[in-house]
Amino acid sequence: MFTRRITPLFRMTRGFATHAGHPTALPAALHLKTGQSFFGRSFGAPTSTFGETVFSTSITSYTESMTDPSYRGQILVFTTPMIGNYGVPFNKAPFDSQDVGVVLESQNIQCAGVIVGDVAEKFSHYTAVESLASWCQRHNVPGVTGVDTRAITRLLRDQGTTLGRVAIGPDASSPVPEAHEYWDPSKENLVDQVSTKVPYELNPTGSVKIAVLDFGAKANILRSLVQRDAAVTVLPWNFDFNTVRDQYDGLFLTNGPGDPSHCMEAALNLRRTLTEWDRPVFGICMGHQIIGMAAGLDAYRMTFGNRGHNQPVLALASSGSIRAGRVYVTSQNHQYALKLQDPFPQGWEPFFINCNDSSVEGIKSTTESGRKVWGVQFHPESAGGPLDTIEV
Ligand SMILES: NC(=O)CC[C@H](N)C(=O)O
Repeated sequence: MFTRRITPLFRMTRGFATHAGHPTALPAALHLKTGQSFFGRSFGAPTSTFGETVFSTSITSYTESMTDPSYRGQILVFTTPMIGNYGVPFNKAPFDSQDVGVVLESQNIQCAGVIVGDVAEKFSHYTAVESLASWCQRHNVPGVTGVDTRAITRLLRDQGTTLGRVAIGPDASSPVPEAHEYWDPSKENLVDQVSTKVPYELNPTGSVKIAVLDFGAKANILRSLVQRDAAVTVLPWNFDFNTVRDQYDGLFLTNGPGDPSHCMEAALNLRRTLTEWDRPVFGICMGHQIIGMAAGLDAYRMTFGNRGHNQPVLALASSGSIRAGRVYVTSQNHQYALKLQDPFPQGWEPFFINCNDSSVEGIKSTTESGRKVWGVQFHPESAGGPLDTIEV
């Protein structure tokens, strides 16, 4: 009787992580360029790596965060203590004219490494096919577990996003790297590494033609456009849209990794578009920063950025279903932001402001300018995160 009752429960648990809880788990460390080290155990790939150490307050959706191209080059510290308990789904959808072919945000894990308090050795979810550890191992991404992520987060919050080293196995007890050895992803044009190299189309028979400049698009952004019956043409980030703009009803600029100043070329192309073309333009995150730069605003590097699914933003203006004075809870992942300047460039106004740190969360063209241009720093398409700003 006893055995019968526990067997089905046991079967619900579809696998075991191979590393973290295993007595032979390798030692692992997170070293920060500022001199602090945290020692724990390894899971995932037994490979050491460098990156920019950031923290996310997301409680769920580690799979979406880790495959979001905007996390490229980053060592992602999850503040939620237990990560991995619902495993990882099979990340393939039929690649057809309607979809980009993945269930998560891209085909690969994009972050350089993950740091968790307690990696779940058992996972259970009806879509799960493997553990977080085996997924990381297949993608050659190291993880560290058994470290005090609260202490790391407090440090990063005080001193800001910090370059880091994930050291696995013998590397964990080797001398810490010299300051000059830390790799700084913000010096590289990461967008160029993740953007499509060749244009492609989704849903070509859709009712409205949207060109998308791909700075490292999350799959759900493209999917959200297709779901609204847009015919989507995805273009490389530095493609000059001005050469084809007459064929389109609107332009969309996606999210993307790294410092937006590497994409000045796109901002200059867009400046021309905004002067000479009067159709709608919309940008999310990196796309919003590019719109702001094209409008004449400066982007700056924040201390620790905003990463998580609980970022409250206050709407300063009403437009569409957005109401001035309302607070929306949003999903975010960014290190840079547009400067709030007074006066704002002519023809533009701030649209949203972050309730925690007062950073600019959205801009829009003023209605007098006659065209509709919106940029939002947060992710209205969610995946993962709250649905407050999804308009169906
Ligand atoms: N998610 C994004 O598009 C991030 C934009 C930019 N890379 C930043 O960190 O601010």
